[in-house]
Formats: sequence, structure tokens, C-alpha cells
Amino acid sequence: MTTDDEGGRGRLTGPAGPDEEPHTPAAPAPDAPGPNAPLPDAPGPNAPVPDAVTCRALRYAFGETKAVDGVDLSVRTGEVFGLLGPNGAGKTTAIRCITTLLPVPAGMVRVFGHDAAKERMAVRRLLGYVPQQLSADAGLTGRENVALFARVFDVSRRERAARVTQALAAVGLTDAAGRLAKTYSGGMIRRLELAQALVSAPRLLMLDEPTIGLDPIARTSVWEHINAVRAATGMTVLVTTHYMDEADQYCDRLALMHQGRIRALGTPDELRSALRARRRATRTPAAAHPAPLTPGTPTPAAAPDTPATTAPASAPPTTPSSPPSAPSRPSDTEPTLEDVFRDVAGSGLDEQSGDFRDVRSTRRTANRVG
Ligand SMILES: Nc1ncnc2c1ncn2[C@@H]1O[C@H](COP(=O)(O)OP(=O)(O)OP(=O)(O)O)[C@@H](O)[C@H]1O
Repeated sequence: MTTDDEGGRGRLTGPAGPDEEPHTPAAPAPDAPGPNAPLPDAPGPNAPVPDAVTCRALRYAFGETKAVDGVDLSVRTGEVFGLLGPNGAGKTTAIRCITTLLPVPAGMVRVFGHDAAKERMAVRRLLGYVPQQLSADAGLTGRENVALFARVFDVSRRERAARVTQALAAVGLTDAAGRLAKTYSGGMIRRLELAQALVSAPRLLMLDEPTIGLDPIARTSVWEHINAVRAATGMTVLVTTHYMDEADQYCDRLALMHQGRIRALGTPDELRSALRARRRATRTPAAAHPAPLTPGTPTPAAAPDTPATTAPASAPPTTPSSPPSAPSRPSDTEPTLEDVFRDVAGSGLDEQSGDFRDVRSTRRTANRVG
């Protein structure tokens, strides 16, 4: 992730960048619910609930750099979906296409059925976005920061004060609401930004690295508040993260992204058990010398609901002819998500992940909240 001076990657409510249409505040929803109110009823008992997000063959390039290179994924309504990947994987670019901050030059993106290329304002009204870069104003109090977002999002004047109070309470900042944001800790700033995004009662909350640079206690606190709001509202959450432990603990489903592509998709348990199966397969006599990882081969671990997505597969699946009897070795232990990532992303992950721009931007973000 980078800051605004590096390619117009501004916040959803901020000034339009070179690739953005000017942001007209969303039309007021006269009876819009507060951040903790239940979501409006579905159209009818038998009406299909559209997925919160659908991407099909999404591509985005910065010049020669294919930041997003054919992404297919569906985020189901009500789930916490994690987009996991190293620096430069393409997570932020994909998120920004979904938020409409970047155009969709190739492929298709829908948010609750609305086409992000053709119905940008309809999409923006449905989502709250917390970018990596600072979106709170240090010179304003917590309450003023959230009130500013309420105005930008056209929360009706009648409702504004109550909504701001609710949003601050939802993130545990009631007592600190009158203090200037510059006196907040990193964790409090992140929670303030969460309140800013929640004040418009979004159906989809998108968070780009919400806990980067925070200490473990602040990280837990941010997640607890996200989960509490989700439990109260049924809101869908799409989050990007580098942290495998957080992804494992807090996300219902994950997409593992590397070099612009989704390499695997599923629940944390599904991803781990698929790796266990691949490891078992490679321990058969026929696979004593497993084939090298081959990019582009579909694998059972790869995105069960995204058939077009491919992932580097290890050896072709075979049926074990005898029970494994090899002595304990690292691959016999319960695989972690990091093991899964290394398996599907292939060797050289560390060397291939992120260039100078990506590392610099991550450090900047960490510094500003640290
Ligand atoms: N404005 C830009 N101009 C040129 N290249 C860019 C720009 N923004 C991103 N990129 C490149 O696009 C690729 C994907 O970057 P992106 O920020 O989407 O990845 P990411 O997974 O979000 O990384 P991070 O975790 O560091 O935020 C990287 O190679 C990055 O250097």
C-alpha cells in the first residue's frame, strides 16, 4: 500500500484522484439505520440474496505491472472474508477496484448485485472503507472526525448526532470522543477510522490492513470491535491482511493472493486439510520424487467456488498404497496457514514478494499508527 502521493490511492471519501470521478456525497437515506441496527429486510423470502462481492476475471495494471491478474472471487453476504497475501500481491488494488476508487478496466465487479463499473454511486452507498493510509484528522477531536464523515456521507441532519454517538460507542471511544485525535494511540486511531466508516451504516465494510503496526493488544481490540458490530448488524466484512494468525482466527473464508492471482480459497480448515491431503499424496512411493511445483495446474485446494482460478499444484493426487510410516518430519505436523501459502505460492515467496514501493508503504503505515 502506498500513500496518496503514489498513484492517487486516496480514501473513498477524500478528494478525487486522477483516476477517480469527483465524489458526490451519497443521497441521504431518510430512515437509514444506525451502525448497530439490523440490516434492512431482504426483498422477499424466496428472493436470492446476492453475494456481497463478486469479481470475475478482474484485471488491473499499472503500466507493465499486472497488479491484479485475473481474479475470481465471491464474498458471501454476512461473512468475514480475508484477502491474504504478501507485500505487492495485489490486495489493495483489488480492494480499490471493488470500492470504485479505481476503474474496472477488464473483468467484472459486482457489489450486492450492482456493477462497480456502471453504478459507482450505488456501490459507494453500500460500503464503508478504511484505507491503510491515515483517514482521521489529527487536529480534530474523535467526535468531530466521525461527524465529518457523517456529513460527507449525507447522514441526515436529524440523525447525525445519534449516529456519531453510536459509531463512537461501537468502537469503545465514547470517553475519548472529546480529545484531539493527535493524542490517540495507534489502536485508538484505527478504531476511530472504523467509526468513521461505520457512521454511514454500510452493508459491506472493507478494511485494508486494519491492524498493521499495532501491538497485539490493540490488534485484538480492533478485531473485537469489528466482530461486535458485525454480530449486531449482519454486516459483511472484507479485510486484507499480512497476518496469517489473524486471518485464521477471525475470517470465515480466505483467499490467498500472490502476484495478482488468487492461489487458493476456502475456510482456514479447508485450506489446511487440502494441504494435508497433498502431503499425504506426495508421500506415496509413486511420489517419492514429487514433481516440482507447476504454476497453472488446478489443485483441489484452489478456490472451490472459483473454478477459473488455478494454483500451483504439488504432485498430482494419488491414492496412498500403504499407510504412511515415515518418521515424524515437518510435513507430518499440523500445517499452518503459512505452510499452505508457501505450498500454493511456490518456492521463492520471500524473494518474489513486493518491491521497494510496497515495503516502503507498509513501513509508512506501520509508523503512523505505531
Ligand atoms: N500507483 C502505483 N503505481 C505503480 N505501481 C503500483 C501502484 N500501486 C501499486 N503498484 C504495484 O502493483 C502491485 C500490487 O500492489 P498492491 O498495493 O495492490 O499490493 P498489496 O498486496 O496491497 O501490497 P501491500 O500489502 O504492500 O499493500 C505491486 O507490484 C505494486 O508495486
